[in-house]
Amino acid sequence: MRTRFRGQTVREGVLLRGPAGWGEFSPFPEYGPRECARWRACAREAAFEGWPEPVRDTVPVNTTVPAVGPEQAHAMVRRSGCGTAKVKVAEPGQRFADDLARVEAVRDALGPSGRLRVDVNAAWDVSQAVRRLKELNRFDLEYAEQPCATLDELAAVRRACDVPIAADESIRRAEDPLRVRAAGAADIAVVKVQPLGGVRAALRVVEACGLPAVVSSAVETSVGLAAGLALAAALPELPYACGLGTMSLLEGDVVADSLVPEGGVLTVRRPDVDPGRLSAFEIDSPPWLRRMQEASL
Ligand SMILES: O=C(O)CCC(=O)c1ccccc1C(=O)O
Ligand SMILES: [Mg+2]
Repeated sequence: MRTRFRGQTVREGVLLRGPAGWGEFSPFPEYGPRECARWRACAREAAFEGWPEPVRDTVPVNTTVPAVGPEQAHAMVRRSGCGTAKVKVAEPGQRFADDLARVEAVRDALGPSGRLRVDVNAAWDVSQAVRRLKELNRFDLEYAEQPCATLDELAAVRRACDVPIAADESIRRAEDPLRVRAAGAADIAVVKVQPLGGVRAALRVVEACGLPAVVSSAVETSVGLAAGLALAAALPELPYACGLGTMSLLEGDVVADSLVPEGGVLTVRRPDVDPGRLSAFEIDSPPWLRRMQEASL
């Protein structure tokens, strides 16, 4: 990876080839076999079944700004060409002043018509969230992703401030969206294909949820991103830019024509793996093959 993200500097995984194409299995290191089963189901769907028909041929995306300094944040947004940016805030070891400076720089880079969302990754309690979102909202927030950890906390923040709330970490299993909705915890559902078990499973989750969906990546290669793009392309409605502009966070890719947005949009397609690039990123495979075999519910 180009910069630390989610406390990580290296992204690893397995690519799977089947009759329908390539699939990616790249659960984060801390995930156990039960959680990994859904990530594997996503890779298997890609390799053996393929995906539902798209209803659109382009998908608007946001650029993702990690917890970097304001100058770098500004440059990343300008370079991306995207009119929507998602800014990571509440990074461990940083102060709220760092968040304010980063968000201010991103608003400056986007201009007044750009859309700016923040991702708190569940780091704040209710009173911190209410105070800080009000303060950050002077930069005109589109929404705040997972300001607190629990559904009750999200619901309390949602009642107490004007910034729309998106649930991300609260949506990891098929039954979660119904709880999010019942608790009145969010205005928007962030959905990721690997943790939800594939494109079809994620489509069912969005339908059950009844909230507008933002499809995001788990910082995958273009093989994994293509599955997220297939979900975004198949959703009946897509009112927000998706978090699929994450190739810029990675050092390299396994395809020749990477899923990198142009003018803030991705063209719906499925790039083919390039053998040379694949071998350049080869890692020790036995532990990963074992991890994939052990993934089960
Ligand atoms: O949504 C985006 O812009 C990019 C994806 C992203 O932020 C992410 C990627 C991997 C793991 C967690 C997250 C997250 O949304 O918290
Ligand atoms: Mg998030």
